[in-house]
Amino acid sequence: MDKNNERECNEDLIRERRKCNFNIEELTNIVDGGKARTARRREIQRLLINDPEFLDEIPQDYMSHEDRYSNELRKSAHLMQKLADQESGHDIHQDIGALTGILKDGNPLMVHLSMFIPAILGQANSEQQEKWLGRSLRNEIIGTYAQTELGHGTFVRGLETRATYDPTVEEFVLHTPTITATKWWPGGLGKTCNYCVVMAQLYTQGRCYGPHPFIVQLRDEETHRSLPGITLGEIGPRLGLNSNDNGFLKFENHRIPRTNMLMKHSQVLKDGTYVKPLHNKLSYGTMMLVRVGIVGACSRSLQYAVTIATRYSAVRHQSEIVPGQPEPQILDYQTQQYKVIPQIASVFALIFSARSLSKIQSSVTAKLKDGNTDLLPELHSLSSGLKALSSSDASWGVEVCRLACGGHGYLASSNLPRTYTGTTCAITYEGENTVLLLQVARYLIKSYRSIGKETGASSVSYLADQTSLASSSSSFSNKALVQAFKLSALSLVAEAEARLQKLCDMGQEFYHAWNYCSVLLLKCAEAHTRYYICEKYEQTVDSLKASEGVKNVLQSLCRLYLIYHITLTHGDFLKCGALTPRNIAVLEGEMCDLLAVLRPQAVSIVDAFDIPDELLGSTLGCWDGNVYQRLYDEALKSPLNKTDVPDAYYKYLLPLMKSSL
Ligand SMILES: CCCCCCC/C=C/C(=O)SCCNC(=O)CCNC(=O)[C@H](O)C(C)(C)COP(=O)(O)OP(=O)(O)OC[C@H]1O[C@@H](n2cnc3c(N)ncnc32)[C@H](O)[C@@H]1OP(=O)(O)O
Ligand SMILES: Cc1cc2nc3c(=O)[nH]c(=O)nc-3n(C[C@H](O)[C@H](O)[C@H](O)COP(=O)(O)OP(=O)(O)OC[C@H]3O[C@@H](n4cnc5c(N)ncnc54)[C@H](O)[C@@H]3O)c2cc1C
Repeated sequence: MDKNNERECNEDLIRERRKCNFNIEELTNIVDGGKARTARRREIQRLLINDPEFLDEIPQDYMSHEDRYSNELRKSAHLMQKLADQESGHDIHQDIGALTGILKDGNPLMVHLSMFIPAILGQANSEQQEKWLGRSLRNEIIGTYAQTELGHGTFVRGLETRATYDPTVEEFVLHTPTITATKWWPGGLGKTCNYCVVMAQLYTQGRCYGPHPFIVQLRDEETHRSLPGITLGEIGPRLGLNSNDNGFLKFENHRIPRTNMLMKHSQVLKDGTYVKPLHNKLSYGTMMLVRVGIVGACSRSLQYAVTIATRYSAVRHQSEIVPGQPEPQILDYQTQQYKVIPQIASVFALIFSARSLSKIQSSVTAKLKDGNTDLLPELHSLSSGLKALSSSDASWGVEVCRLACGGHGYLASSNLPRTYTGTTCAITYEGENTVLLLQVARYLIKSYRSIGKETGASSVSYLADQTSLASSSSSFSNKALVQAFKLSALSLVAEAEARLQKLCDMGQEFYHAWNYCSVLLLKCAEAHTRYYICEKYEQTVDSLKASEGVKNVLQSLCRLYLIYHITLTHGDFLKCGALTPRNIAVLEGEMCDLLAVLRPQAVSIVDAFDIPDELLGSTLGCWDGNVYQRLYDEALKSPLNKTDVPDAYYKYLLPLMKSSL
């Protein structure tokens, strides 16, 4: 599609684009993280889009379960090969955003890239990396991360798979003692992988040392048959991601060499002596790494959904605002703006928080290299909180975008259903959100109770600022609104801590008191994380060196985000006195003004996400707005339309219709 050729474009979209009052390319660069990144992303996307190997012979929704898997594996393998062939070299993890959309519904090699390789990097010592890293990067071996079991996903300490050390032959014996110990869920485990990192309870010298990572060969490297002592399979259809082969795995006293325990952080020596790690949660490092990645991935899913919903809302006409006048674009309804535009604002919130988290992660990783684990708890808390809020915000946002497209949003060809199922899974995987938020709450209560002790953790330093509890501001600058978020979070933490303490003073054990306060604790964690997101949003936009047009748009989006979230949880702001009922009413009015200000820019802002039609894959969201023809053309692809009268008519309907004769 030639974006300069207006003649091919829907007239509403042409008019929308003419209203643009900022530099789209400049905003695109901000979304990508710089000009060079935009160029790199486009280069990769061009490479993919122009390659016929990535086309599906028929839409995936009409494929059998086996064909979906096989088709996606074909494309995944081609993609890996293609990226490996690039002379310029590539960092697949750096470029992962550029690949969004090319593989449609769960990619069998995803966990190889996102967890198996990172697990080797983060958990294997240098000799082990020598042995497995190069091979896995060259895709000579394909792996997954097998932690979750039928009986336990959340509670990692409760895993049942055992790795028992036998010093006589220097081997570990891997065993699945019960049905509930069966590994269940790992992506690519069913049919694709021949290796995996298994999390198993480590037993040596008669003692259990908790879950540790082991690298295990699962299938013969020549025949791809599963090895003796190993049972493997696929777990069956899921809500979404059905071209992946999420699998199950059982061990029957399967032996692996001692040196297959990943020993960067803890070791088992030849005689069975256990050497403990610097920090006993270092073996959870792979999960933490992926949680950081999920924040960026969620922002991308939301970009897809909001691009589709905004363009469609500009093209779609329905009903009337002024009686008797032509049907308006649905984007002119304030309620429609309220669905779509806050989701656009949310995209930037997620992008800026993802970047901030990524920086913290890099500095913690650098410190870990020097043996300093001081900031690990803060990173655990931040990555847990942001993974939870980004996945729930994005899932809700995608669903709102789907609803904003009315009936057509329910069609597979809109690509909204698949975007939703591909996003909501992130609420569950890599740590179920409630559970992760309770980890954040644990950290908050602990930090609150240790006020005065220097920990170096900046994200919770505000908890010491008790004076702010008494001061409600009458100013409404963005900074002042961020202060209101701070006050609300601080006040919730103080309330939860007091409630916990009261229950303990009344004689309850701490863990019962904890469970009894956990709904409030969840709120604390959400408020704390929301404050973090709002603060990063405000700071990033404030310090941005950008043209006036771009800065104005981002300031308005940031302000909309702040006010939108205040109105969603206004009770918390009222309860702590950060805002008065009158303040809330004024802000609600301003939110509507902001919707009106941003409405003419909405199409141009989503254009700045710069998602090619071929990747967006949506009849409703295409750049030219030729929605109705595309919907019709897609419908014609239904196999039921191959014949006028289907076979099923003769088999079932005809006998029924004639039975009464
Ligand atoms: C980019 C997209 C890629 C998509 C691909 C994704 C495919 C999906 C893959 C998966 O889903 S893999 C499986 C993921 N599974 C989980 O995430 C399990 C979630 N559960 C846990 O992580 C843990 O069980 C827990 C909830 C963190 C609890 O762990 P544990 O019971 O061992 O700890 P506690 O007793 O609750 O706490 C003790 C202490 O440890 C601290 N802590 C816990 N985790 C960490 C950590 N990672 N780093 C640092 N510290 C940690 C915790 O805060 C406690 O501290 P104190 O309060 O005692 O100081
Ligand atoms: C699409 C997908 C891909 C996956 N890929 C992988 C993979 O590659 N590798 C892998 O190892 N695993 C994978 N998983 C598994 C995933 O990590 C787990 O499903 C996830 O960690 C949640 O654990 P669970 O299923 O045991 O949920 P449960 O813990 O059984 O959750 C059920 C309910 O119990 C609640 N609950 C549980 N514990 C607590 C608590 N302490 N406090 C309060 N409430 C609690 C939860 O909030 C939830 O409401 C995948 C899962 C999905 C859906």
